[in-house]
Amino acid sequence: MSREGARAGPAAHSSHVGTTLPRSDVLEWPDYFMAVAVLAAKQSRDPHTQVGACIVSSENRIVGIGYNKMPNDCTKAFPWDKEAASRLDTKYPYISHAELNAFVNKTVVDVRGCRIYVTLFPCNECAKIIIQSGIHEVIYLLDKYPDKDETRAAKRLFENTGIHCRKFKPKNEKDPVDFYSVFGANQEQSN
Ligand SMILES: O=c1ccn([C@H]2C[C@H](O)[C@@H](COP(=O)(O)O)O2)c(=O)[nH]1
Repeated sequence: MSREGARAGPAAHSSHVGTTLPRSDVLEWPDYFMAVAVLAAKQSRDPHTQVGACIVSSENRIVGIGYNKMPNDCTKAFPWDKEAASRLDTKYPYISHAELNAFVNKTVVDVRGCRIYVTLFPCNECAKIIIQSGIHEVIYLLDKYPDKDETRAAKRLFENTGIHCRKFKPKNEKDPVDFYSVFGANQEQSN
């Protein structure tokens, strides 16, 4: 039974003021931050891969949120194609990545010592932004393109600069948030 609205018994009186217990099944911080990144990803208009990023301070404050999108005022003028005769006719040279947008949207001057929750392992360009901004930890949901040069270069950059990179593991065993919904079915990885 949900404890929402439950009444505190005699034992609870010793640790709670009043007779109504607070809800206890809230998200743990890491699950909350990754859920925010997943929610941000759902705003992306990229028809193939939606990415979300959430920058969090050492005091567990969210200081920047972003998702992959075309630059402002460019949504209609640029293609969403993955392939074309020329790379200039694909989305890749134009799309602004989730990590960059989270950094651009930051609410604080300095993100040194922050960590970033991302739904996709960062590419090399985003790795450079992460390193240059002083973010010290990357928590990613899915390493979708481990064999791409962009991912391999990002890993080299992170290894070289001592930036801790780890795969997100939900704290709540029951996993009340469908984190992988942003990637469609069967995308969960063990690495
Ligand atoms: O670090 C990254 C890497 C990629 N993205 C964005 C850029 C694109 O919109 C998609 C990748 O598209 P695919 O069709 O899967 O190649 O992800 C990002 O935001 N951050």
